[in-house]
Amino acid sequence: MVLVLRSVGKRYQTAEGPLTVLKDIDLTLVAGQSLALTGESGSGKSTLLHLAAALDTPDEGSVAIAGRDVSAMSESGRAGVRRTLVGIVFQQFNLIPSLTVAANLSFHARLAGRSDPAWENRLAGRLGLTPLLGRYPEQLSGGQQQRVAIGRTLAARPPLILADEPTGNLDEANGDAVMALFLDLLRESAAALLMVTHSARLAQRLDRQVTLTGGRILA
Ligand SMILES: Nc1ncnc2c1ncn2[C@@H]1O[C@H](COP(=O)(O)OP(=O)(O)OP(=O)(O)O)[C@@H](O)[C@H]1O
Repeated sequence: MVLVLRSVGKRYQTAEGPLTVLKDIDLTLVAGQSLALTGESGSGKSTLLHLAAALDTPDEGSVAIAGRDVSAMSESGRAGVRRTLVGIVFQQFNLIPSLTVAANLSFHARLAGRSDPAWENRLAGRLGLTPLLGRYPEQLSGGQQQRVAIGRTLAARPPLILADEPTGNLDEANGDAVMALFLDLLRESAAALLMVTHSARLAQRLDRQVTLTGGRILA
């Protein structure tokens, strides 16, 4: 199992009192599987993604990533898990402006201790980035930056990839093309994917779909 959430509950303290966002969530993801997470605005999708990324810990239940119970870990333990086991693709690309495309592509793989120049070259080729390797992020279009962000995550070969509307700020044709490439390369890397999306159309392209409503999962 790449990701196991067991009876997970999460609440926030707000000015109006405690707000329960997730209740008794059970969710598992195996290697190579992709899962779309949908739900209305405010239903808790980002909260769940943050728990699955070991960026936050649950108030109840447990979260295990590649067999490691991250809900019981210290912040530095969770940082280690994020560095080696989790890849995150956000709608904002979060590329490093002072590094070239080539250096951005290999950055996370180096941090994870899994630098693999042959795989990075293959990813660059498949993502159409080979002619752009010497450029800086500001010299790229939005779609090109998104492809670098996806390549950088795949390059590190994390067992778990989390994505939040990864093609949300591309037009539909570009978004579809980037998503098709992403899913194709994901299959090659055998990573599991949990993707938040508002698009039912994109969600249908993944292996499984679940919806968050009232703090619970509707399969
Ligand atoms: N740090 C926080 N403190 C207090 N309340 C929070 C915090 N983060 C999120 N919330 C609340 O928790 C609920 C779930 O938020 P979350 O961001 O997980 O929803 P979402 O489904 O990702 O929404 P969207 O689709 O709009 O991004 C919302 O009501 C939000 O206001």
